Amino acid sequence: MNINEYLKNRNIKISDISKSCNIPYATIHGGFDNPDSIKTANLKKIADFLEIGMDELYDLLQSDETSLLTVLLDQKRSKLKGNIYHFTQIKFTYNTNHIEGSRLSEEETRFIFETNTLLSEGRMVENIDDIIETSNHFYLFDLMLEEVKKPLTEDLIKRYHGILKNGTADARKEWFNIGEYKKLPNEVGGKETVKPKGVPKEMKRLLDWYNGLPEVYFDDILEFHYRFESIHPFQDGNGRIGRLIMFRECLKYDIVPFIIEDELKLFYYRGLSEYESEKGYLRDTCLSMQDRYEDTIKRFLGDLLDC
Ligand SMILES: Nc1ncnc2c1ncn2[C@@H]1O[C@H](COP(=O)(O)OP(=O)(O)OP(=O)(O)O)[C@@H](O)[C@H]1O
Repeated sequence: MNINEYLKNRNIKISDISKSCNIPYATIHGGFDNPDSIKTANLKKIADFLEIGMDELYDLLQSDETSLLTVLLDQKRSKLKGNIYHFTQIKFTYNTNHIEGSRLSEEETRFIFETNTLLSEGRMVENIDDIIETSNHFYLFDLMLEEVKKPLTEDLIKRYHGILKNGTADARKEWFNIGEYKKLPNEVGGKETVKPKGVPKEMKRLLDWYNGLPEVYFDDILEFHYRFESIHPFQDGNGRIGRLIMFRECLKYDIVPFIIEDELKLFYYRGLSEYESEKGYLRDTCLSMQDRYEDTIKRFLGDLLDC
């Protein structure tokens, strides 16, 4: 149900909300089409007036039209197999973990997703953390879908990190600081990253820039990714959180999302390492991954979506 159907069912008019919440009618009306244009404080007032939680309000606001997001959400809730949601969960989780060294195969990943058990292929000892992080990534992807329309904030990004690393050996190390920024310096691709002390300031600067953009395009999402990875705000897990954010923001802005596949890892890494001097490498890699996902959309959904 979308917000307009919901209000109709409850016999509430936008003018009632406007009057009670002291928010201009046009702001609410426009905001129902584009929830990002309403300030969080005003959304809170509206949720309080309707006596519903913020999550329910976001849900109503994002189920307005048939988009890839609404399809993924519907299919997630239906719990059926063989659809684009099921495909994306396995493809995304397998590749994003494999890039970072997980030894689980795509088949093993599928098995965990479908049965929450693991039938090891018997070729080697599996790392428990690979299994935990695979399972955590499935949950994180679901959560991300449910709250795509929420603003991208430091708290949200930290929460995602806490979920990804929950229950791993790293989570038991005090210095590791899961769900919070790093305590110890780290580097990436032989390059220095932002020192722990500077991370909050740089993350704030990054999010202020991104959330202040009048419109978000594909290239802005890549720019965000490069800057996020260069800060490397967490002790570990930066790649996976960064790629999840890219997928999220594409869904949010109705841009065809993409999954960086393990076989193109070297092109992806090159794109990041040379981004300062040549943005085209990262762009081309992501565009070719986007073409692949577009084919996937067509395969599963035919012409349902116009992409
Ligand atoms: N030259 C580079 N400049 C900026 N970012 C890079 C560069 N090379 C790799 N990255 C990013 O850093 C990520 C890997 O970083 P690292 O090996 O430190 O792993 P991590 O931070 O521990 O997290 P995860 O294991 O989830 O990636 C890559 O997946 C990529 O997103």
